[in-house]
Amino acid sequence: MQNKQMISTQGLSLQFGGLQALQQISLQVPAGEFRGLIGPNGAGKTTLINCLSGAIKPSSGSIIFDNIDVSSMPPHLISHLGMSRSFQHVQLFGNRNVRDNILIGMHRQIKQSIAGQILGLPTSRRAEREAGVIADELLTRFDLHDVAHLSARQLPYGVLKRLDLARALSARPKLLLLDEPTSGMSEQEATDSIALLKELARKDGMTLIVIEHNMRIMMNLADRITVLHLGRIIAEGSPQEVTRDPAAIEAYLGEESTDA
Ligand SMILES: Nc1ncnc2c1ncn2[C@@H]1O[C@H](COP(=O)(O)OP(=O)(O)OP(=O)(O)O)[C@@H](O)[C@H]1O
Repeated sequence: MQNKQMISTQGLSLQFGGLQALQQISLQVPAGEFRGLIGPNGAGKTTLINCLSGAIKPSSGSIIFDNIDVSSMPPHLISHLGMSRSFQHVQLFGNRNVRDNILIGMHRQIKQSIAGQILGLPTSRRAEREAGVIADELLTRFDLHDVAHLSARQLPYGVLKRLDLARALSARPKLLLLDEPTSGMSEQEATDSIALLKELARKDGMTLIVIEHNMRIMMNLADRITVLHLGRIIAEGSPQEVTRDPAAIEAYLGEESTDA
């Protein structure tokens, strides 16, 4: 049986002045899938993620997330429904330490526990303890234990990106949107981080949409890949299908494969 769709768009379009940034995007991502989003610079990848997360409203078209029409919902409500995202340029609390940054990422659980504490509920203390355990687990898995006490602004960029991934996962969203999560990492660090991301997401049944320029990582780890060019979907399929697709090769993979 086919998985249910975690997110789907119908005829999503967006103009920036005279520029057609997204044109009639119809995307379906089933629950639990790791979907790669690739395409040349300016293809519309970040704009698409901005639309899905509610940061930018489309000019037309609809977005259904987990069976709910979120097309005109503000980002914080979409986030409450279980969609989380990272940004191309890391957005963390620079003056808070690494562990706190992960705990802040779990605000939904923690908020519940603070409300519970005021009411003296034992379940809230348990929720807080559990949040601490999850944070420590993520620190270990992302090799951040040694820097857990440092403030985020003291970290080199590659380590910050790892923290950003750990933070994004800690919220345990149903759908996680990641915009170039491995930029600034070494090849090995990037491969390990995305493999770990996939493992942890799979354990939680999380759906991933990941913009990633590193084609080796995409080929090895994505279940399916969507190729954007000039605001349109020009190819879609398994990594093997996409690498054989003439439109994808012409727009993007031709130039990438010469780098490999
Ligand atoms: N806020 C904005 N105002 C006007 N034009 C924009 C805005 N944001 C993006 N664009 C334009 O929309 C198009 C798509 O940009 P977008 O950032 O989504 O591409 P991308 O595929 O993510 O590219 P990259 O790989 O370089 O990040 C580009 O031509 C870009 O210049």
